[in-house]
Amino acid sequence: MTLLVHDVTLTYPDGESRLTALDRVRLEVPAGTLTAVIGPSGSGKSSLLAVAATLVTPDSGQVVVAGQDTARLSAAEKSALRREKIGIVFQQPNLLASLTAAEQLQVMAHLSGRPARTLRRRALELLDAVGLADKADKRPHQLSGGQRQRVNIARALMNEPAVLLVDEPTSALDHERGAAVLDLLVTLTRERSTATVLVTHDHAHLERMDRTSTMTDGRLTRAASREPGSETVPAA
Ligand SMILES: Nc1ncnc2c1ncn2[C@@H]1O[C@H](COP(=O)(O)OP(=O)(O)OP(=O)(O)O)[C@@H](O)[C@H]1O
Repeated sequence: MTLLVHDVTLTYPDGESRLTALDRVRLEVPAGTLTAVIGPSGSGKSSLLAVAATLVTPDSGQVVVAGQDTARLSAAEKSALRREKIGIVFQQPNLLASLTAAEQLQVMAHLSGRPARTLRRRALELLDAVGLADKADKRPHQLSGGQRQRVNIARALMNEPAVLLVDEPTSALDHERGAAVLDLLVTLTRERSTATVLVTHDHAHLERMDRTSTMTDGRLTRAASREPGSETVPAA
């Protein structure tokens, strides 16, 4: 199992007491599959992504990324794990205004010490994979919202992550562009064998997912699943 969240509980300070954001949550995401997490605002979806990304340490439970139990890692080891194994796509692309699309990707991989000469080639290959081969030398203001989100996704894949965590990637896009970004995430998940978790409010996307889980008041329940590649969703 590429991503395993096992019995995770996370609380935040809340005045005199504590607020339970995640309540014994369990999530298993195999390589090459995509799991959607849906649920109302404040139910704990972002908290789950933060825990899976090792950005937040849970009160109890286990998070295993690509076979590594993250509880055993030092802060430096966790940050290395994030760089090498985890790709994160936030709602807003947060691209650097002065850099071209290719440079956004190259900077990311340069930080993890990859050889510079291969970076440009890899950046161009990934921009091609997200349909932006002809935009490699454009800066963010020269790109549409959908194109910026594609650069964002390509950047998250630069270090060949085993786990891809995606938070509402289509919320700033119209329906058609949102559907195209979703198609892209499904294709990349299959081709690059990532264990992908997608937080979404958009129920129109759910039929494209391998599994859908619903978060309600910090509790995660699995709604439906299907085998990768099949078109129908059997009863859960
Ligand atoms: N840093 C924090 N400190 C205290 N409480 C927090 C913190 N972050 C989140 N919470 C609380 O934890 C609960 C879960 O929040 P979370 O952001 O995970 O929900 P969400 O499902 O992602 O919401 P949304 O869909 O609105 O983004 C909420 O009640 C929220 O107010």
